Amino acid sequence: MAGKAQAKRPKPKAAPAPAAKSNAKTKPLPKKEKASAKPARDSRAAVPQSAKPAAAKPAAAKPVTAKPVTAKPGGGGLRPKRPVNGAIRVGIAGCAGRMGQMLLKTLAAVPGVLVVGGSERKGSPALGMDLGALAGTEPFGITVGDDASALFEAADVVIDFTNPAATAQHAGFAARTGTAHVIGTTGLDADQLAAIGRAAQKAPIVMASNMSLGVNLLEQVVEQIARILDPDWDIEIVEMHHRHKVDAPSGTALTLGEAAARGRGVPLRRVARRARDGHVGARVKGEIGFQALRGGDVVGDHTVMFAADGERVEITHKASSREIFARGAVKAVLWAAGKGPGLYSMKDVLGFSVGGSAT
Ligand SMILES: NC(=O)C1=CN([C@@H]2O[C@H](COP(=O)(O)OP(=O)(O)OC[C@H]3O[C@@H](n4cnc5c(N)ncnc54)[C@H](OP(=O)(O)O)[C@@H]3O)[C@@H](O)[C@H]2O)C=CC1
Ligand SMILES: O=C(O)C1=N[C@H](C(=O)O)C[C@H](O)C1
Repeated sequence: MAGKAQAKRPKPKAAPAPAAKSNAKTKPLPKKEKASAKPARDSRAAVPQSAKPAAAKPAAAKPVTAKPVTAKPGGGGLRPKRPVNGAIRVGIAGCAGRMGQMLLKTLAAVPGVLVVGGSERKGSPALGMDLGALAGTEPFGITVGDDASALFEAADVVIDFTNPAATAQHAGFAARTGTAHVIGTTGLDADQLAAIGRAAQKAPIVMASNMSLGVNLLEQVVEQIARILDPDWDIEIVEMHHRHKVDAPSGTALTLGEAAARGRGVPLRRVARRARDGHVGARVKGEIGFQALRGGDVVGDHTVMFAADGERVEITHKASSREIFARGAVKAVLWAAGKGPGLYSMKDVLGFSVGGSAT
């Protein structure tokens, strides 16, 4: 995909841009405004009082001494950590990735948030690029760095769509700094999930395999249907994603499987059937099957099938843009800033369950 290719092979012309031309949403505010207790310039109620940095991070816990790093080669240029007129300071781990770029673009249009930095792995060709070049916007005046620890120090909330090992390490930084951590990464193993669980005792962590409103709604519906139908109804989950996806089944498919298993009152690990190949025998009653397809530029399709003798119910969600995940992540940022430690889900963020309504 073009955006990703751009991120992976940054061209020389995308070198760090002058800070003076920074994007409106990331432009440093005049000194007077920084010191004032006035609401954010364009708060539009997006930043509730409780979400202000001062409330989110007591000064003692997050000293203002986190040093700004200005475009040091490979290190990135972070904005200094200090209250910016009530805006929520957001960092993006994996900012040059498919989701990272979409997040930068989305955040640039959100009032009440200030992008303070973006990180990539050491040696990434994106290091030193201006974040605006990744977002396809005007320059942010901030360059991609490789110091995720400093990013967590500089931000109130870090959004993380990277890979399982990086995310588990980042959760440790969240715990050390008390910074809220919004995790979209999928494919984590039990040890990595346990590390995140430990970190959530020290920092607010929102984790969801799919941040879209539609899939979170689907999850509720699937649980309800599975609860209603008896085990004569076979449950199969089919997902399709773009050719670059590295984990299978998708995190969303597993989450939907968990929902179906919950509806049936059984642990998924006992009934999950991960793909079939060869002479596998007849279907075992009660199992929940998974099939993963990969190809092209498919953003993410998920179908949950309930199949019985003579009839079949299929519920499908199709993502046609990564914007839906980015919008969900932004909701999580606004919700998590100022929250106490804990492991939260998009259900908490969206404030709905079957019988309730979406916010
Ligand atoms: N929850 C949700 O709603 C969604 C979740 N996802 C999940 O998000 C993850 C990322 O997806 P996608 O954006 O498509 O993948 P990409 O590979 O495009 O992006 C991941 C980025 O993270 C970078 N990265 C790797 N290691 C580090 C590190 N230590 N520090 C900082 N950055 C690092 C990668 O760099 P490099 O390529 O050089 O290694 C890459 O640029 C996947 O797990 C995916 O399943 C995706 C969409 C929605
Ligand atoms: O890798 C992706 O692209 C996606 N990953 C998530 C998953 O594994 O479920 C969410 C979405 O389907 C896109």
